[in-house]
Amino acid sequence: MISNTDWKFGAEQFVRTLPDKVFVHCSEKNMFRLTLDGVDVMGDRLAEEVLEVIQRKPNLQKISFVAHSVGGLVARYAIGRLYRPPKKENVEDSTNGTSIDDLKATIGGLEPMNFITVATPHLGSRGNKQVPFLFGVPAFEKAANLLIHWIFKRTGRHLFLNDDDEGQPPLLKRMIEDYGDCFFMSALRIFKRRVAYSNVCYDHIVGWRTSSIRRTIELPKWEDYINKEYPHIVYEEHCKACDTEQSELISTDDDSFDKLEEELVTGLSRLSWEKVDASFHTCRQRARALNDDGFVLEDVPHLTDFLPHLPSYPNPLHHSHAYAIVKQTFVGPEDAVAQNIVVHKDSPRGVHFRRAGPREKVYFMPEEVRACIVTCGGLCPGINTVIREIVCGLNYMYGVDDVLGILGGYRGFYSKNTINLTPKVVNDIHKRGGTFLCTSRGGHDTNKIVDNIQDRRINQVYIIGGDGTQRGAALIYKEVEKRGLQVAVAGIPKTIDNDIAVIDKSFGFDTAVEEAQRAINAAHVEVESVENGVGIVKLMGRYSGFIAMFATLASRDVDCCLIPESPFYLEGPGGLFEFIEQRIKENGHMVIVIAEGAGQEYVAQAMQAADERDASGNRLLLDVGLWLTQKVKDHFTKVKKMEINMKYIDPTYMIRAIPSNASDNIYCSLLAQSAVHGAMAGYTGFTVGPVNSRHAYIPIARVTEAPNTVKVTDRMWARLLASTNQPSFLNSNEMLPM
Ligand SMILES: Nc1ncnc2c1ncn2[C@@H]1O[C@H](COP(=O)(O)OP(=O)(O)O)[C@@H](O)[C@H]1O
Ligand SMILES: O=P(O)(O)OC[C@H]1O[C@](O)(COP(=O)(O)O)[C@@H](O)[C@@H]1O
Ligand SMILES: [Mg+2]
Repeated sequence: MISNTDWKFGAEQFVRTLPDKVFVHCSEKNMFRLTLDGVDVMGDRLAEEVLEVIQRKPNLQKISFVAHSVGGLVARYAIGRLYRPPKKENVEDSTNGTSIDDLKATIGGLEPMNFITVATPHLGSRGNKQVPFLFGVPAFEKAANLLIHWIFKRTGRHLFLNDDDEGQPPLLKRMIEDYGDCFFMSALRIFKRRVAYSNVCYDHIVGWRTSSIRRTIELPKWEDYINKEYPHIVYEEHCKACDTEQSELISTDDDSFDKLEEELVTGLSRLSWEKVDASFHTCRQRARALNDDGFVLEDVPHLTDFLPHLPSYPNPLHHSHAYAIVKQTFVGPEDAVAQNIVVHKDSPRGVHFRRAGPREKVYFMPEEVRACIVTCGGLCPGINTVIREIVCGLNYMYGVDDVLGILGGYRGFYSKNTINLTPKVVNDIHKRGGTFLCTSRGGHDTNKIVDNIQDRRINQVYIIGGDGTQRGAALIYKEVEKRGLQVAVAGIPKTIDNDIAVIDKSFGFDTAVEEAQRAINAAHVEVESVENGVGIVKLMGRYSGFIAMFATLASRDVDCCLIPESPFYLEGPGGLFEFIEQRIKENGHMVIVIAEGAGQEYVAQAMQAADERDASGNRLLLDVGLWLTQKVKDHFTKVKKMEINMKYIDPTYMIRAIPSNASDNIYCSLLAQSAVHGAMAGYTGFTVGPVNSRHAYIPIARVTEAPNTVKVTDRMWARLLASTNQPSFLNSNEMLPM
C-alpha cells in the first residue's frame, strides 16, 4: 500500500536528486472524504490547483503528472480542462513560405512532458476480475456493482461505469474522446510520454488489466523478461498507438467480455503507452516473482534505490594478484541462493537471497571510505575474528585504511572516544575471547546514532550483534535512507544461542558446543566416581535449546536433555524423577543437560520472582540449574529416602568467553569478507550469513521477524530422544503438581 507519506518521501528524493531543476507540488485539494465526490469534481479541483501553482511559479516551463490509483483518472480529467490548443494564427515562415505552428498546444501554458499513472483503474473496476479482492466471482462483482455507490459515492459510480449524468455516457467513456469543452484525448496525446505502472499481483483493489490497459487475451511474456537494475519490474512494453476503428472491435462470446471495457481499451490504445509491470511478490523489500516457476528473490536494499545517480567504480580486486588466478572473481549479478534446497519435482522454486561476494562495480572510492565497527549484546566466541577480518578485508582487498572502532555497543556512538583500527592494531585479537571493542545492552537511540554517523562522516557501518542488535541496525538503515545519506549498513549476526532465523548457524556456536563437551565430560567423570551420582550441567540458550541439543548429541554421555522448546515435568509417570531413578538403577549414575531458558515458569513460581528484564528488554533468567538440583535432591532424600550425590556445573560464561575454534575462525573470516564486499558494492540494510552453506545477503527483517528455535517435531529432536532414550514429556499437559 502506498501512503501519502511515501509519495511525499518520493517527491523529496526527486527534488534532492535534481535540486534547482524541478519543483514538485503534491496535490492537496482532493484529500480524505473529498475523494468520494467523483472523478469530474476532483478533476476540476485539480485543474484549478495546477493553475494556482503555475501562477505562483512564473518560471515553470514544463509539466509532468505522476498519479496514483483513482488519481490517474482525476489527472486525466484535469488535463482535459487544462488543455490549451495551438494558437490559430500560424506564422508564415519567411524563408520557405511554409506555415509552421509557432506555438504548440500546452497544458495550462506549459510544455507537457510525462504523464505517469501508478495502479490507476483506466478501464474502471467493474466485473471481470478488475477488483482482485472480489476473486473474479461474478456474483460478488454484480453485488459490488449494485452497492458500490453506497460506499464510494459518485466516484464509485464512475469506477463501476454505471453513472449516467443527464443521459450522458459513463464518464470514463466520455474521457476517451474530446467531449464538450474537455479535451481529454487531445491533452493526453500531447504529452511526450504516457506511462502506466501496474501491479502484476497482490494489488487487491486495482487489478493488473485495468491499470495496464490490457485485454484478458494479451498476457505478456513475463518469464522472458529480466531487469537487472530493478528486479521488481517484471515486464516493460512500449505499445505503439493503434488506431483501430470501433467496428473492428474484438468481440467474443466469452462471458467475461464487456463491450464498454473493450471500447475503453481501444480508445486509450489510440495513443502510445509505456507499460511497466511490477511485482512485489513477498511484500518484503525488493522481490521478483517470475510467473511460471515461482522463483522469488527476496532482495536487499541498494544505495542506488534512494541515490539513483551514485557513481560506480571498477572493483579494485580487478588488479589483485591474489584474485588474478581465480576463474570467476566476481559474483554474477543474477546469482541467488535458494532458501529451500529440498524440493519436489513440481514445487515452485521458492525464496532466494542475493548471493554474497565481490561485485564488478563498487560504489565507494577506497580513499573516501570511513568505516566503523560496533559490537552489541552478549559475548560469543569469534567476535574478535570478525572485527579483525573486517579491518583486514577492507584494507587488503579494497585499500581502505580509515576504520573506526565504536566502543561499548550502540551507546559508544554517543561517546567521544573511538579507536582507529588498522591491520596492525587488530593483528592478534582473534586469539582472545570477548570483544576488543567492548559491548553493552540497551541504549539504542536511532536518531542520535545516525546524527553521530553523519557528524563523523562515516559511510560504512558494520554492526555485529544478535537479534536485538539487528533490529537496531534495521532502524539505523531506515533513518539513513530517510536522510538520503550515502551510508551502507551491514549486519553480521552474532549469538551463541544460534537463535537467528534463516542462516545455517551463528558463529561461535560450534565453539560453544565443543567447549560444552568439557563441562559434560567433567560432570560424567564426577558422577561415575561416586555412588548414585547425578550431574546437572546448565548451558546457555535463552529461548532456543540448540547448544544443549547439539552438545548432548555430540557427547553421548548425557542421559537427559531439557530445552525451552520442550516442556518437561518432574513427578508422576513419565516424569523426570521416575527417569532419574530408573537410570541410577541401571547405570549407577546419570547426567542431565539443561538449557538455561528451560522450566523458567517453574522457577519463577517457586521463587515468586517478578518478570525482570535486562537493559535491552530481554527477560532475565532465573537459575534453573540450581532449582533443579535442589528439587532432585529433595525428592530422593525426602520422598525416596535414597542417598544421591548431586553435582551441579554452570559453565555458561566460561563457554561464552573463549576464543573461537578453527572452524568458527574460518566462518567468521568469510562472514566479515562477505559483509565488506556487500557494503563496497553498495548494498545496505542487509544481514550476511550462510544459507545452505552459501553466503547470502538477507534483508534484516527476515532474520529478526521470528527466532530460530529447535523444532521438536523435526527429525533432529527425534534423533536426540533416540540417543538418550529420555522421556518425551509429551503428556506434559496432564502435568502433576510440582
Ligand atoms: N527492538 C530493538 N530496536 C532497536 N534496538 C534494539 C532493539 N532490541 C535491542 N536493541 C539494541 O541492540 C543492542 C543489543 O541487543 P540485545 O538484545 O541485548 O543483544 P543481541 O543483539 O545480542 O540479541 C542493545 O544496544 C539494544 O538496545
Ligand atoms: O548475562 P548477559 O550477558 O546479559 O547474557 C546472558 C544471555 O546472553 C545470551 O548469551 C544470549 O545473548 P544475545 O542475546 O546477545 O545473543 C544468552 O544465552 C544468555 O541468556
Ligand atoms: Mg538476543
